[in-house]
Amino acid sequence: MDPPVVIWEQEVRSLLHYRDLIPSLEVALGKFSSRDSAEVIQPVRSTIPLQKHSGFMGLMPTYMERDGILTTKFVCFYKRQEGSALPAVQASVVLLDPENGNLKAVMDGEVITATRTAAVSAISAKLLMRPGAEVLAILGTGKQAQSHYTVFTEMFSFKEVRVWSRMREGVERFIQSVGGPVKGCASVEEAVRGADVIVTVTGSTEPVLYSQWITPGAHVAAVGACRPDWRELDDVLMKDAIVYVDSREGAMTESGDIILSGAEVFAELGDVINGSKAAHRERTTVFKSLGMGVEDAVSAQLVFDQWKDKK
Ligand SMILES: NC(=O)C1=CN([C@@H]2O[C@H](COP(=O)(O)OP(=O)(O)OC[C@H]3O[C@@H](n4cnc5c(N)ncnc54)[C@H](O)[C@@H]3O)[C@@H](O)[C@H]2O)C=CC1
Ligand SMILES: O=C(O)C1=NCCCC1
Repeated sequence: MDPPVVIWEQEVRSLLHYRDLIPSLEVALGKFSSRDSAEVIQPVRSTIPLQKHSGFMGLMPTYMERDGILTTKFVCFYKRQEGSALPAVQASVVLLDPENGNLKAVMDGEVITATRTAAVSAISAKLLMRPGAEVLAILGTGKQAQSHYTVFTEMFSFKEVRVWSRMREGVERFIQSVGGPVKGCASVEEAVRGADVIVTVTGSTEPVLYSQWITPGAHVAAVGACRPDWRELDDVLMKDAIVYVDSREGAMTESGDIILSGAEVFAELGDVINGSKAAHRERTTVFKSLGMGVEDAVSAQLVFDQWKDKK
């Protein structure tokens, strides 16, 4: 047996590309929602509170029997003070041989997390935004905001991209770092009025996005607020929109926006991919993302395959 390899941040970044990842994720989301245990076994993430540090460790194991992929991601995420220089999310992914249980690779999970989360949001927009969408608004200016900017501008042709952060410096830093056209906004309302697609990638635990500012028919990819008592969206938006999720079980366990608003989950994204649930593009839609192990599993396998090809 070969000894395990370590594939770290820069190398993962150079091996993981949206053009390969997006089709793999679409297939994986469909397999997850088919509820076939030979395709995907992925329990809801178990979490351990790191109370002293205002954080959590999440454990995200996944087995894809037909694809021969066995992985676990360890992810620590924190409720950071506004403006904190520390990362909100740190992660590692281990890839195992399902036949013998030996370790094949340990990978940096931060790039995988940023990349696959943005890719899944882009899939939600591809399926659920209205045709001819022109304006994208991003709320938050951290790691996820950057990866969402990259994939959304690579995949779609928005005429305008807006960004908002509670910190003015955050907006300025973001504009400098993305190296593409983006308009900084002074308020959430300014950013989202008339927007066709809205991405929420904040560390907020209270609602930041309110229904009254949103144009009917907009699509919201809601990525933050991943604990049962954390919020990014207000009750009216959650109740008026057609709500899609990555995992129904995950959403009912972890999403404050769903649990506390009492909103009904209409479908998983994989149900839409499989054709068993409709994509209501004409309505206001919310895709509540919490992140799934199966997304990390296909990403890690892609990185490993590319690494082997380059050897
Ligand atoms: N759904 C998923 O699969 C994943 C979700 N996440 C979540 O996405 C969110 C963003 O993650 P990162 O970009 O890695 O974090 P980050 O720390 O790099 O960026 C967070 C952004 O939110 C802003 N922010 C913090 N507190 C805020 C508040 N109270 N109100 C408004 N804005 C606030 C910060 O200024 C910053 O712009 C986090 O909530 C994280 O837990 C992260 C990874 C995967
Ligand atoms: O899926 C993930 O990975 C995460 N989801 C929510 C919070 C941090 C990481």
